[in-house]
Amino acid sequence: MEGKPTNMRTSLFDTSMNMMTRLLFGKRYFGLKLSNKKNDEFKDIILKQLAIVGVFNIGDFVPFLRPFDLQGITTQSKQLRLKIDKVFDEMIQDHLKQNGLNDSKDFLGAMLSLPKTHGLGDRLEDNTIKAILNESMQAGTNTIASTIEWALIKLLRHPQFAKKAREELDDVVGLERVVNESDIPRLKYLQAIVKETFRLHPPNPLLLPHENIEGCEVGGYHIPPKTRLYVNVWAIHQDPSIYENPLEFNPERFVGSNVHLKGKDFQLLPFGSGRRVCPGFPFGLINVQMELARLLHSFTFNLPKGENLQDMDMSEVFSITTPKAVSLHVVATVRLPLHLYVAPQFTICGN
Ligand code: HEM
Repeated sequence: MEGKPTNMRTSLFDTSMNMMTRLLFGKRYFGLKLSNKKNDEFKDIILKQLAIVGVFNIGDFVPFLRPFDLQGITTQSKQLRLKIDKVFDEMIQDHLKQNGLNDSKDFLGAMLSLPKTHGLGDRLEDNTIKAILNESMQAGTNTIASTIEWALIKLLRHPQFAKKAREELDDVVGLERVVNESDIPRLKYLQAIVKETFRLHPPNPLLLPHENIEGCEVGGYHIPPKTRLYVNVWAIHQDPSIYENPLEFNPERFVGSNVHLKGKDFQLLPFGSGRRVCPGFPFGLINVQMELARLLHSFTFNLPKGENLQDMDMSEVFSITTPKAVSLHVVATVRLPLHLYVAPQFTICGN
C-alpha cells in the first residue's frame, strides 16, 4: 500500500517533541489529532527559540556592543522567555492540581517532589524547574529529528546499506511484530548506520560554547582563562588522518569497531565529552536508534513522483543544529501486516 508524500521534517520533529513531552509531562501535545491553538503556540515558541539560539550574535563576541542589542536578539529571546514561562507556569499549576507534590511519574513530577523526598525543605524554585524544562525541550528535539532525517536521506542515496539494515531487522525482529527497545543491542548494522550519520552530520557541529576557568596550553597555544572555546567536532569527524575517504557515507567503517558514542573515543563526539557531555545521551541515542529501526522495518521509502536524488538539495542550515536546508518528503510503503500499524504500541508519527 502506497501513501501520499510525507514531510519527514514535520513528522520527525513532532515525534521528538512528543517523546520529550512524554518524558517531561507524561503526555503528547503534537501531531494532527492534537493540534489546537495552545499546543501549536507551544511548538512555535520552541521552534523560534531554536532558531534564535543559533544566530551569530555580535554582542556575544564584541562585549561593548552587547548593551545595544544591534540584531534585536536579546529582546526577542526575552520575549520568547516570557511566553514559554507562561506555558510552563500553567503546566506546573495543572500538575500540582492533579498530582500534588508527591507524584514522580514524569520528570516534572520528579522535580516537584524531589526536595520533599530528599528532605531538602521546600521544593525546587519554579524558575529552576522552568529553565530545565526549556533547555530539555530545545536540546532533545531538533537533535534527534535532524539525525533521523539525515540517516533516511543517506539511505535513500545508498540503497545497498538500507537493504542490509532491513535484512538485519527481518532476521532479528521478523515480520510479525514491530521493533522493541530490547532488539537494539542485536541490531549491529543499524547501530553502525547511526554512528556514520552522527559522524557526517553531528547535530551540534561545534558542540556548545565552553569557557576555561584556568589558563592552559593546547597544542603549543596558550589559552588565557575565561576564553570562549568551541570544539569543532565536524572537522574531527572529517579528518582524513582519522577516517579513510571521510566524505563518503559508509556505515561499514563502524561494523565490528569498538568506537563508542559515549565521549570516550575522541574521533566520534556527537554528544561531546567530559564533564559537560550531553546529559540526555542515553535518551537521545536510544530514540534515534528506535525511531530509525521502526521506520526502516515498517516502511520502504521513495521520493515523490517527479523528484530525483541527483537534484536533491543537500545543503545544511547553519545554526546551533544543522538540519537539511530543504526538508525531506517521501512516499512510504508498508512492509508489515496492516494490523501492526494500528496497534497502540505503534507510535511512529507521534499522533
Ligand atoms: C541525538 C540527540 C542528541 C545529541 C546529538 C546531543 C548533543 C549534545 C551536545 C553536543 C551537547 C554539548 C556538549 C558539549 O558542549 O560538550 C549537549 C548538551 C546538552 N544536551 Fe544533548 N544531545 C542530544 C539529545 C539530548 C536530549 C534528548 C536531552 C534531554 C533529555 C539533551 C539535553 C542536553 C542538555 C541539558 C545539554 C546541556 C548540558 C550542559 O549545559 O552542561 N540532549 N547535547
